[in-house]
Formats: sequence, C-alpha cells, structure tokens
Amino acid sequence: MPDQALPYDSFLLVSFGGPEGPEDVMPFLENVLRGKNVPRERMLEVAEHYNSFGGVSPINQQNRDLLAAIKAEFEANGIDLPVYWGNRNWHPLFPDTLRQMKADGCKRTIAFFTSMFSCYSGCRQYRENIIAAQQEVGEGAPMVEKVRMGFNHPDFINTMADSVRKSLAGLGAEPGAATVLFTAHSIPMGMADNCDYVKQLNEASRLVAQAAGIDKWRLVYQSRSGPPQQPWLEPDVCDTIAAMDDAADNPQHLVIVPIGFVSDHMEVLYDLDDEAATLCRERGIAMSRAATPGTSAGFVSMIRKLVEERIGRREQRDAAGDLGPWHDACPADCCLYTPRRPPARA
Ligand SMILES: C=CC1=C(C)c2cc3[nH]c(cc4nc(cc5[nH]c(cc1n2)c(C)c5CCC(=O)O)C(CCC(=O)O)=C4C)c(C)c3C=C
Ligand SMILES: [Fe+2]
Ligand SMILES: [Fe+2]
Repeated sequence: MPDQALPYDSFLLVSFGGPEGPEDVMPFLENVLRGKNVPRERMLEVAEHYNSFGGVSPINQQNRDLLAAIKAEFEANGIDLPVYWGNRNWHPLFPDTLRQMKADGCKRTIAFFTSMFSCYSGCRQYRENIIAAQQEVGEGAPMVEKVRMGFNHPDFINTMADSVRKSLAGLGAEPGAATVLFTAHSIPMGMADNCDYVKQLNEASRLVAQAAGIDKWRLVYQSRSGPPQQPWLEPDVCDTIAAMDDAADNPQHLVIVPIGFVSDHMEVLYDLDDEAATLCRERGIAMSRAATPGTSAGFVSMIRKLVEERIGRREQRDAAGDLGPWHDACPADCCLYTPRRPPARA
C-alpha cells in the first residue's frame, strides 16, 4: 500500500522498449513474447520488420524525446520532480531504473504508462513488471503509483482531432467526405473479456470523430500475433480496407488514425505506413495516416495535468464524453489475462 505520508519525489515514464541494433532484435522479441501463445513463424516475421529498419525501433528515441518534453513541461509549470524512464522489454529495464532511483534517494514515484487504454499489456502487466523489479532491487526500492488512464482526457482527444484535421487537409478532403478508420493493437479475447479496452477505444474514437466533424468512422485492429485458432479482436485494418470494394463502401479519402499508439513505432511504420498504405494504393484509395501524439504540446500537457492531479496540485479531473475520469488505483481484478484454451479434442 502506498505510504500517504511520503511526498511524491520523482516521475517515472513506463514504456515498452525496442531494439537498438540487429543483435538486439531476437532477444527483444523473446522478452516481448515470453508467456504468450504466439507462433515462432510470427516472431520471425516481426523480426524481419525490425531488420528492414536496420534492427532499430524508433520507440526508444521517441521516449527520450518525450521524457525531455515532460521535463521541460514540469519546469515551466513549477513541478519539481526528477524524471526517470524504464521499459518492460529492452534497456533501460525496470530493475536498472529502480536501482538508480533508489541510489538517488527516491522513495515514492508517480508513473505514466505509454498506453492510453486499459488491458493486460498496457496496465496489469506493467504493474506486475514493476512489482518484480521492486523485489529484485529489494529493501528501499521506490513505491510506484500510476496516473489514471488518459484515453478520454480532453487534451488527448483534441490532439488526435488535430491530427485527423491535418490528414484531411493533406488529402484535400472535407470531413463529411472522408472515411476514418481508428486502429489499435488487436488482443486475444481472453484479454479483451477482462478489461475496458474496447469500451475506452470506442469512446475515444467517437469523441475524436465528433471533434473533427467526422460522420463515417469505424474502430479496427492491427498487429495480431496469435495462432489462427485463438480468437483476437477483429476486424483487422487490412481486411477492412480489402473489403471496401463496392461503390457504396469505397471511400475516395481514407484517414487511418492509430488511436491505440502514442508514437510512430514499428507497428505503426510497418503495419500501417507500409502494409495498409500499399493496399490503399493498389485499390486507388487516397489514404493519409494521422500522426500519433509523440511529443505534441497537448499530449505533454495531458501528462502534466494527470500528474498534477495526483500530487495534489490540481482539483479539476478533466474528462470528455460519458465515461468520466478513470480510476486512480486499479481494483484487484483490473485487466486480468485468462487465456482461452482451445476446446479439448474428443
Ligand atoms: C497478447 C497481446 C500482444 C502480443 C502477443 C503482442 C506482440 C507484440 N507487440 C509488439 C510491439 C508493440 N506492442 C505495443 C503495444 C501493445 N501490444 C499489445 C498486445 C500484444 N502485443 C497491446 C495491447 C499494446 C497497446 C498497449 C501497450 O502496451 O502499449 C507497442 C507500443 C508500446 C508503446 O509503449 O507505445 C509495441 C512497440 C511486438 C514486436 C510483438 C511481437 C510479435
Ligand atoms: Fe504489442
Ligand atoms: Fe487496469
């Protein structure tokens, strides 16, 4: 339990990590897929995606840039917290970061996870990883508490609506004349059944579409990694584009919005900018992929405001739409993963 008597003394950016050279690719993927039911062929296919970019994922540099932007935002707003960064799957790994924080005298930290929507991967698994890292560091490891999920924060919604408007302008399309596909990482139904991932994604997509004046939109999924017999969230973004073949459904202008991702990492660059873009070109659809939040001012101000709420500097808990501000502390059963076993053979 958090010791309420201690003041927050630090900020931790919690993220996924990515390889920084060809020799990192396989050990990174082994970390990502440990305990997950993903066929080896899929792992090798994803390794090729990374290798086609020289084995370097852009995610680490994006997190370095985000951390620098958060530091500047804190300084500009009088928040006196040193900032740290740790990852689940690649360096800097959580145990190393927590060890450094302990050495620097940190006792209670407020964390932002680079996942805007609740599910095992983006919530519970990070919390489990941090507990394991605290145990590894031992006595004196800092306590870590996370800010609430920001999927319906007005600054996030407005940031994504701006991205959609920029894409529309790039296509020379009026909002009413374009189809928008909001896309997020597909997850196994055994994860989706135990969390509010789909509910939150639908709400954020609805709010962004409304703010950008979009009537025609759908929520789709990408980057599925499970074996064919395991049910994952559908429809897939590329299947959806491929099915847009009759005159009524064939959009002149298509905007793909990676609402489920906060930066342009490999799943965005490969699965959308390469695969989905190729499919659109083949079908004569003018497509623009909307920008992810990255280090945009609205996204960084959202992180600052969520931190301010928790460190007692802000009473207002901003939330757009119908779901209200999400919980600060996760309930005991939050975002469990109960893999659905295939039916036993007779
Ligand atoms: C069982 C679920 C998932 C599998 C298997 C999976 C494989 C997989 N993922 C990546 C790379 C990334 N995934 C990212 C985000 C992400 N992944 C899942 C689920 C599975 N991924 C979810 C639900 C999410 C969104 C929530 C989150 O955790 O962020 C990201 C982005 C991370 C970020 O901080 O922005 C990357 C990168 C690989 C390479 C992979 C292997 C096949
Ligand atoms: Fe993933
Ligand atoms: Fe959760």
